[in-house]
Amino acid sequence: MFSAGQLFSVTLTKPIILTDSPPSKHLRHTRHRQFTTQCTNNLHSATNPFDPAAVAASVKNFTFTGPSKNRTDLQTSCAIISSTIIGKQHDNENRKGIENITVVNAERVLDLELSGNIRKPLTINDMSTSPMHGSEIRVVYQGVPGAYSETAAAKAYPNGEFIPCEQFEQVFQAVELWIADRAVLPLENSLGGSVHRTYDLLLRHRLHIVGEVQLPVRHCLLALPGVNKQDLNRVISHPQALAQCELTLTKLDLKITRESSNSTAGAAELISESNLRNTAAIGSERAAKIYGLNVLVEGIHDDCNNFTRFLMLAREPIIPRIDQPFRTSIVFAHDNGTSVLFKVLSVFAFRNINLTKIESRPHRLRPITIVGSAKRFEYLFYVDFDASMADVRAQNALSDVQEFTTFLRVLGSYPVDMTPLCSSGGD
Ligand SMILES: O=C(O)C(=O)Cc1ccccc1
Repeated sequence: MFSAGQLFSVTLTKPIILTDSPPSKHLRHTRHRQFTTQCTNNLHSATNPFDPAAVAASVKNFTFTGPSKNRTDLQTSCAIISSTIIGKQHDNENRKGIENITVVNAERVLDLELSGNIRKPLTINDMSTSPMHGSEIRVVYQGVPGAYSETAAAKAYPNGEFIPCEQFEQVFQAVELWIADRAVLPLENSLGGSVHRTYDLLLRHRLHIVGEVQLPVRHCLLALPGVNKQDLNRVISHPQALAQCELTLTKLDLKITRESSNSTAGAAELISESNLRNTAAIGSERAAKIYGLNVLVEGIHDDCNNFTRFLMLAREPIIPRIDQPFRTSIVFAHDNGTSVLFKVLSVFAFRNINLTKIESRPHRLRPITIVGSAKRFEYLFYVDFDASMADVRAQNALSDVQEFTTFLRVLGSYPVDMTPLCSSGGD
């Protein structure tokens, strides 16, 4: 059985100090490329990310001593996270280190959030899925401007301020450290399947799912102006994008190798920055505009039903409702082989609760059980079902699930994205 002490959590190698001042000259010059890129990219958040002209202008005009000191803080914070945080198993010894974090900012009470299970009471803001205080909500996503995750973030929070982060882990940390208010991460794609990294990090961190967004994804083959298909010997993109275009790439009969990058837009940015004339990226039309690339081939995903489901995460759960369709996500583990899995799933079937997704991931704390001379692989099961936690059927179902399982956690109960899936896009 898991306990809070066994869950992975955050450990900082040295204290993060957030102040209202821009980063020091030293910081400016010593951070690696990612730092510079992120700061530059973060400036996009000051503009409408869907206005390519404004975005292009803001990249050119970027300076550290810009008008918004607080925004500069957000920009640096994401980069600071990347260089100071290590994910480490959370136990009583290292909890001491966590409590040493110093935060010079009255609004950000970091050590409370980090030092264990101290829950803050729900506030009126948590009762709604809309942004807090009517003010700009800071939304962190994985990738760089032009990534599909940014489009998903804008769909979920149209008035948000968007903060790009290079790594998945940093996205979680940014919300945990109050640098951002919400995280948006891809969970699954209708062609490429599950994003395992998101599943694994959902369990290692303590954020709550507060919403979902389903986004149509329209991939294009992007290259520098003047480059033809025959000039290419390499295509780079996010592994999900490569998987979603595999058949079409083969049909195009190009002599190209496939290479992974952190995000689709990151691939476009790399081609542009490094002037790679033999390389194409798979990404959106919007990414092409931002990074000055041409669309060589439009719509290269293998099936037009190419949708990605993104999750929105927050430090606090929202209050579940029953006056609109809600979905609930849980994760559980059990001890006794596959017959228990059948029993667990049947508690939903008996109550006519529709299961929409089942995913299994390795049980990292106990990957194998020895049964006689055989080894049995152990799993964590992630299940999504169509009912709100405010629905008594769901409450009873989970109380039954608890009987059969050694570990059960509700990851969130949140409104289903009911927007019609008809538009083409992702850009
Ligand atoms: O790399 C991106 O643009 C992402 O946001 C991840 C992704 C990749 C492919 C499809 C959907 C999301």
